[in-house]
Parts: sequence; structure tokens; C-alpha cells
Amino acid sequence: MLADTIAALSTGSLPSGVAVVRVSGPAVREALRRIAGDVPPERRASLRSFRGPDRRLIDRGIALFFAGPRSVTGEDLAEFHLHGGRAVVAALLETLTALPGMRLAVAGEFTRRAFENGRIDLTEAEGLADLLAAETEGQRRMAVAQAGGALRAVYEGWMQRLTHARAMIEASFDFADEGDVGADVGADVASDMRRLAEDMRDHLAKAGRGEILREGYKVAIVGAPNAGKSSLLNALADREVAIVTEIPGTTRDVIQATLDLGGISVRFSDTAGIRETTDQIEAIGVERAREVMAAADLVLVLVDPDQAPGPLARLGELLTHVKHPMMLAGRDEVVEAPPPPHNPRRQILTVRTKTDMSPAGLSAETAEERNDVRFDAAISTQTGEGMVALVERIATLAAEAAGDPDEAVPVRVRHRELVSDALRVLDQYLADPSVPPEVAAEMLRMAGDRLGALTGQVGVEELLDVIFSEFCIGK
Ligand SMILES: Nc1nc2c(c(=O)[nH]1)N(C=O)[C@@H](CNc1ccc(C(=O)N[C@@H](CCC(=O)O)C(=O)O)cc1)CN2
Ligand SMILES: Nc1nc2c(ncn2[C@@H]2O[C@H](COP(=O)(O)OP(=O)(O)OP(=O)(O)O)[C@@H](O)[C@H]2O)c(=O)[nH]1
Ligand SMILES: [Mg+2]
Repeated sequence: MLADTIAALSTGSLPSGVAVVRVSGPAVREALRRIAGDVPPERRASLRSFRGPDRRLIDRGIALFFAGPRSVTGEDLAEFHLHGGRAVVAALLETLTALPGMRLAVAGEFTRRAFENGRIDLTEAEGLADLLAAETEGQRRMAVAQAGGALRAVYEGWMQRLTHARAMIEASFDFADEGDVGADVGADVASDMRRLAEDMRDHLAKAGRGEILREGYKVAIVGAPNAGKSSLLNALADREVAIVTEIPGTTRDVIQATLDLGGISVRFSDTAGIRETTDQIEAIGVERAREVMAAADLVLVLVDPDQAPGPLARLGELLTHVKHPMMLAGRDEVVEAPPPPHNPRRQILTVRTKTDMSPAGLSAETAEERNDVRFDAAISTQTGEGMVALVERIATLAAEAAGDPDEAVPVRVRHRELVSDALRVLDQYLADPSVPPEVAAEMLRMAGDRLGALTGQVGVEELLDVIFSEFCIGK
């Protein structure tokens, strides 16, 4: 596969000001000679006429040549910078793919070659994928750190410690008959492995933060029908995402809008008003609201204090629901379906809505009295009152939950699972470090293999297609 030379448009959709076509592999020099007339000096922008097989001019543009292994892919690599017209790019790609050994690249293939040639490890490749997908400053910072080797450094550091420990143990059983070296080595090794297990536990404790940065901080907007949930979503998104009417039970599905709050992607979900209902469609909506609530990082519980205090209109009762999302009101039994994974970091903010409508007499205190719970915020989507304060509050909570984007934390489920696997084996060893040295060494090898799978050194062949297909063509 690496024998092929690959070509692709690496810049965005056409037409564009300039388009960059990248070519990587053994036929690069020949392609440059045929199309640009010569192999330009390495790593220098050179103006050339690009010509087709008939020697006719395709375009005049910039050619760049990177000799392997000093290139992104580790192979000979050329870039053709041309005018970004559809026919211009099509003519160049046609000329290129007509050359022997040349074909179009598949998605992620340049990056995959960088990996296969040892230029980057798997966590760096994942970081690049995230960098291309980054939409907020937090996502960009996290991805650029990971693409630059922040996670790789952590995992390779751990692997080195495991390898060192194993070497010490293996040396001890080679020289076991030369006095009591073995016992001392065992104690030293066990104490460093205990520290390593702690480092892994700290790292795992931060997994949620990476996932929040990468996938977004999830905010559920819940409350009784007509509380003003969809109005809040629309006000936040600054457009009519959800239908708003004065009829209770308007929203039946989960409606989402994503905002960039201080560099963190925050995903708001508007939900169906929670109440007992015989309407089958609405009931499904209520069920979905519970699921969204359970998985959220933050639940905004909205209450319109003027609303007739019917079932679940009172905040106290509603909160019981929010805290136990899978329990149905007025029923003792838990819903049959297995509860969705309950987010342990979940926070709750109570929000009083429609402050513009409250009769003059209904002070905040009275509103709280009526609802037997105090409100964290009070808003009117009509006048905008309280909106800035609420958004700031959410932004602060999101920033706290996401933590420092520059710190190397596990960002994918894959990272969390493999580190957990490694830690499990290590803990097993630590539970009884006095096992025979052969067994101890084998356990440490197993833990190291799990980390090797993280960086792509060990048994990940099946995974590679999945990871690299995430990229666009030309990357
Ligand atoms: N035109 C262009 N811009 C681009 C890229 C590209 O491929 N082409 N990149 C695509 O991702 C990024 C830059 N990444 C790059 C990473 C390494 C090397 C490189 O030549 N590395 C060699 C030499 C290092 C040196 O001399 O400092 C090496 O690592 O050995 C080039 C670009 C973003 N901008
Ligand atoms: N005066 C005033 N009316 C509001 C405010 N927010 C919402 N409303 C009105 O309250 C009614 C219900 O608003 P929605 O946003 O649809 O309420 P909801 O919670 O999404 O309702 P369901 O989807 O039925 O659960 C509509 O008539 C809105 O115009 C507000 O801040 N002030
Ligand atoms: Mg609604």
C-alpha cells in the first residue's frame, strides 16, 4: 500500500482563492519533473508552470518539495498550489492519477502514512482529527496540545516506567541465586508501580473534562409544560429553533442548540414539559426529557411561579424528578427500561421564568415560598432580564467542568478504557507484589501492552481504519 503514490486536494471546497494538491510517495519526484518541469529545491516555494500530458498549460502556481523522511508523511511529498477553480484542480488531479503508481488518496491517508512511518503516534493522529473538527477555542487548545504529543508524552512515560520495572524484576530472577537482591528490587519496583497507579487514577479522574471539551458541556432545559423552556432556548440561540406557543405541551421532542461560551462548546437541549399525560406522543417526549436530564452535566429547572401549582408545577416536586430522573411521579415503581447512565457530576440550577409577568405583589421571596425552593436565577426572555447573568453562570460552570484545555487528559472513551485496563492489571499486581517474579513481569507486560494500544504500538490494526476514516480526504 505504501508503494502507491497518493494525491488529493487538501484544501476546502472549490472554488477557492488557492487550492493545494498534495502528493506523497515514491513517484513524487517523477510527478514534479513531468508537471512542473523539474524537482524544485527542497522546502522552498518555487513558481512553476504546471503542464498536462500534452504539455499544455494547466495553470501557473507554486510547487513545494519535501524530501522524505523530512516531510509530514515521512515520504517524498510535493504540494501544488494552484488557482482554486474546479476545472484547474480537476485537470491537475487527472494528470497526476494518469502517472504510473499514482492514485487518489482515501480519507485520512496522508495522516495514516505519517503514523505508519513513525512520524506521529495514534494519540497525535487523534489530536489532528480533533484539531480539524475544533469549533471552539477550548477544543482547539486541547487538540493542538494533543497533536503536538502531550498525551503521547504521558503514555510513553508510563510505558518506560513499566518497562524499567519489568527489567528490574527480570534481572532479579536471573540473579536470584546471588543473594537477596531479589527482595529489595521487588520493594523498589512495587513502590514505583504504586505511584504509577496513582498517576493513572489521577489521569482517569480527569476523563470527564476531556470529554466535555471535545463533545460539549450538556445542559438540559426542563420544567413543567409552558414554563418557558423553548423560549429560553430560542433566546440563547438567538433564533427560532423551537416552536413556542401558549399551549402547554408544545414541545415533544428534544431540540438542541450549541453555543460557544467562553471557548467551550455548550449544548443546550430543550425538552418536553414534564407531566403525567395520556397523549402517547407527549409521553415519549417526557421519557426523552428524563433521559436528557440524566445524561446532562447541568440541568436548568425552569419554573413559572404564576403557573397554577398543578402536579409537577411546584419546584419541590419537580426537583425530586430531576434528582431521580427515572422515577415517575405518583408512582412508586421505577420505569422498566434500564436507567440511562446517570451523570455523576450533574449540577442543577433552578430558574424562575417570566419575571416580566409576575404581578407586582409576587416578590422573589413569595415566589420561592410558593415553590418551597429558592431560585438560583430569575429571567424574562421577553425583556432579557437576568439573561446575561444566567449565561455567565452557565459559562462559569462549563469552564469549571472542562478544566484547563492545555492539560493532557483522556479525551476519548478509547483512552479511558485502555488506561483503566492497564490500571486494573497494575492493581492486581500491587495487591500481591510477592507473586513469583515471572508472574509479576508478565503482569507488567500486560499493563504496558494496554498503553501500547493507546499510542498505536500494539495490536490496533482493526482500529486504524476507524480512526483514520474520521479525517477528510487530503488530510
Ligand atoms: N502547505 C502546507 N501547510 C501546512 C501543512 C501542509 O502539509 N502543507 N500541514 C499539514 O499538516 C501543517 C503543517 N505541518 C507540517 C508538519 C511537518 C512538516 C515537516 O516538513 N516536517 C519535517 C521537517 C521539520 C523541520 O525541518 O523543522 C520533519 O518533521 O522532519 C511540514 C508541515 C499545517 N500547514
Ligand atoms: N411574558 C412572558 N411570556 C413568556 C416568557 N417566556 C415564555 N413566555 C410565554 O409562555 C408560553 C410558553 O412558552 P414556551 O417557551 O413554549 O414554554 P415551554 O416550557 O417550552 O412549554 P412546553 O413546550 O409546552 O413544555 C408562550 O406563550 C411564551 O410566549 C417570558 O419571559 N415572559
Ligand atoms: Mg417547549
